[in-house]
Amino acid sequence: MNFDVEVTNVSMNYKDFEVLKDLSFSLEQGLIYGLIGRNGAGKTTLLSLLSSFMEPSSGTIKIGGEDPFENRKIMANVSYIYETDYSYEYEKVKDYFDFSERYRPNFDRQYAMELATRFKLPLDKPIHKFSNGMQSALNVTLGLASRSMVTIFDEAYLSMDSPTREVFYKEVLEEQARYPRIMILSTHLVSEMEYLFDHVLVLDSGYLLIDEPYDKIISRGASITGDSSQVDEFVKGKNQLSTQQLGGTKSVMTYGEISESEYNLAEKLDLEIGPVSLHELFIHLTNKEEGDHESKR
Ligand SMILES: Nc1ncnc2c1ncn2[C@@H]1O[C@H](COP(=O)(O)OP(=O)(O)OP(=O)(O)O)[C@@H](O)[C@H]1O
Repeated sequence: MNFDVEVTNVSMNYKDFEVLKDLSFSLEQGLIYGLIGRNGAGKTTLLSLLSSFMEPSSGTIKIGGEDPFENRKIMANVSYIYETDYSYEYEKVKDYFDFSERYRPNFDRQYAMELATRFKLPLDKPIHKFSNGMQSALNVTLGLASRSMVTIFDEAYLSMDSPTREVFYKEVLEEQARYPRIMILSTHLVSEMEYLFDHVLVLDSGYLLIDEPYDKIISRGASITGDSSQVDEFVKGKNQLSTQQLGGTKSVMTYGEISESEYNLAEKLDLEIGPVSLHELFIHLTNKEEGDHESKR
């Protein structure tokens, strides 16, 4: 069965506060999606809807062509992994594996044990005695080993130290090669994680600002550096995200296609056109005032 996700005109209100605004997008099997947005942009709300923790105020969500809400067949194949409060959790790792084995049709216990070893999870301690990083590592272990067709990680790695996060990133890529599914990684660690993304969704104040393949977004970002007046002339009419001036030299970050003839012109003008990371684009594309969304597209 196919578990592609189709979101159509979804809005979400908390009382009279509209958190998500008319979102439409689709997610395909085999791709890793990066979901990024500033604090309060609506990422967790969106992921909670995809995980059927609640229903949208309007619009529709379909997974594998069906409404996932209270739909057991679909929900068994959707894993939502987030930072969990385990303060009162007296169960051990084995109990969690038992639970996943019962409810997750694709759960691989042997792989879960391998991950537990790699993350150095103590098997005989109750979970509430785990450090925060170990609790996060347990969460991602359950997410990876469940092999759910839709696997969502919502900032589930924040407490892990950077070497442990590296282990997780490597596993994400290897798992996706072994058992392709839809993976969504919501994160503030954009610079660290952007190499994982096939496709990027940027939420900005509840609007879907960007829904594009990673390579396409990156190809649109450029930093134009050179003599100030030549740079000014070159970037006239372009979407300019930031400017840095050092003496007579200027560097402007732009967002938009640069044509072949423009590349030739830049060479003639002795301007350097350099790449821009997703992290830098994200900062500058989402730092404008609310109500300014059309101008950023
Ligand atoms: N249960 C709720 N009741 C009312 N408002 C809520 C509720 N949950 C979230 N919100 C509001 O909805 C907005 C989006 O919150 P959400 O947690 O989805 O954002 P986020 O992008 O995940 O943020 P962060 O990056 O800070 O985790 C925020 O303004 C938040 O205050």
